[in-house]
Amino acid sequence: MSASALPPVASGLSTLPRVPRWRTLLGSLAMAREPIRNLDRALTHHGDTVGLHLGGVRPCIVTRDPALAQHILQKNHRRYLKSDLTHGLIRYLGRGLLTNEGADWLRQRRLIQPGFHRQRLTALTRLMQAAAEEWSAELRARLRAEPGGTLTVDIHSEMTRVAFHIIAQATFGTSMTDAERNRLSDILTRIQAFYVRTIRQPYLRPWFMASGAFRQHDALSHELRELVRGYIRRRQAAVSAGPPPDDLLQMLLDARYEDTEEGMSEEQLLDEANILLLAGHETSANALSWLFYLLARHPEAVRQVRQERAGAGLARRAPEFAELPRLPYSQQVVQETMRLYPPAWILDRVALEDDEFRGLPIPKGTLFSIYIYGIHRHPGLWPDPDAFRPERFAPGQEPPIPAYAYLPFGGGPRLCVGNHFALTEIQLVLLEALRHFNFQPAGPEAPGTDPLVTLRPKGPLWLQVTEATTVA
Ligand code: HEM
Repeated sequence: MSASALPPVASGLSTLPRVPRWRTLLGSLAMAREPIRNLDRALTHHGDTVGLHLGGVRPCIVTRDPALAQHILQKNHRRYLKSDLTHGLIRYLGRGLLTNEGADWLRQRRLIQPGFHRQRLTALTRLMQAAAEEWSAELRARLRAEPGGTLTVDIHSEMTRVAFHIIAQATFGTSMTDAERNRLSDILTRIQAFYVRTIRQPYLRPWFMASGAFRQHDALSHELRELVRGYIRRRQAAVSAGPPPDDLLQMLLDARYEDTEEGMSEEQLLDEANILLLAGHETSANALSWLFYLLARHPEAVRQVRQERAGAGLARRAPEFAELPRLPYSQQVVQETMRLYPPAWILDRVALEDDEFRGLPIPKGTLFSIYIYGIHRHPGLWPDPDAFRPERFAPGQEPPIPAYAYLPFGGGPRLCVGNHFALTEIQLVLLEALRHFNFQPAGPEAPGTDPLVTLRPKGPLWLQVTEATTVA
């Protein structure tokens, strides 16, 4: 379904606690500046599901009720679509898995999902590891050039670079030059930043039109497409030059529809490649940034990760994909990081038809914000919800984690297709970093968050880095 064919957003939910419209209007600036604090306040005051007006104008239901999240994402998913907040990206990045809907989405999902199988992840793990090692070697060189052997780094900017290197390499293989990769990253960052502005400040649209900002970003999107088209054509031309690399582009090129046994059109391939770059970049970068922020404050967790690695006989080399489950504590550290700082902190859905949830009528067109951050820190679901405790995710913990109380990768049929990819990548970078470096806090104790499309830190996330004396 195209974005323009979406049903209008309805407003008539009578049995729901609501934040009065005058209050959301008055509070709309504060909400734009600090959405998390304001949503938490509204939900604590009114209950786990509340009606309010986004930006003071747009009726919306925000929920941190895991049962309602499950209802929308899984049990009754056929009655819901993503909203124009997600579909608006189609203008710049095309209709790939993340932005697509309906039968078209299902056909693409069936085509692409098998491409993320174990064997490919095993091959991609080596590419990820190579990118992580390149970063750590470069950081060591910078550290050694420092007279005191200590560097203060913005870990968010470091991790943004590493995560883009990994996703670009996993998608297009190793043939891309640094300059090409930097250009791709720059274009995507600029498009995303502009897109977020158009959503957050819709009243600036006339200005964006008059100033040529829309045209400028359309041109960037065109440049991105042509760059990616170039890689695709180069790969197709190299078909006789030996076995192709086992990367995501090759997966997209080799995939065949069940019914026609044909491959994707070039335009569809472009859309899917763009979406993989976007979806696989900032999410992982943010997870990694918060991971090191938390570890700098929890040296006991760092000790345990290092001990576990040594105990698994993996002290002197990087683990292979199949060996990662031998490091359960380091996996729990990653899971707990994404509980406290879920990169996809909120999901949007619109009701395609009338629905009902536990007596709550949901008219067609109702806009939902599934507030993952709020679910992950819900005091009724998580004991001591703000504390960093990786052991929560250890097997056999009591009480068990309720369904949909933990959903960093979403849920239901639209669950993140890159979830195993992301978990592998984050664990590898974690192990590589702790092998060579110690991290200490260098910024404020509780840095702010900047919840845009993903949950970024507000401003730089400063950490002090030194070389680890004993390489674990
Ligand atoms: C920590 C890292 C990541 C997080 C937290 C994350 C989170 C998510 C979430 C929550 C969704 C569902 C969105 C919705 O239902 O509205 C999603 C979808 C998606 N993700 Fe991820 N993601 C991550 C990494 C990746 C990576 C590395 C890739 C690609 C290699 C990727 C590709 C996708 C795609 C293509 C979709 C759309 C799937 C569909 O609708 O069929 N993601 N992701």
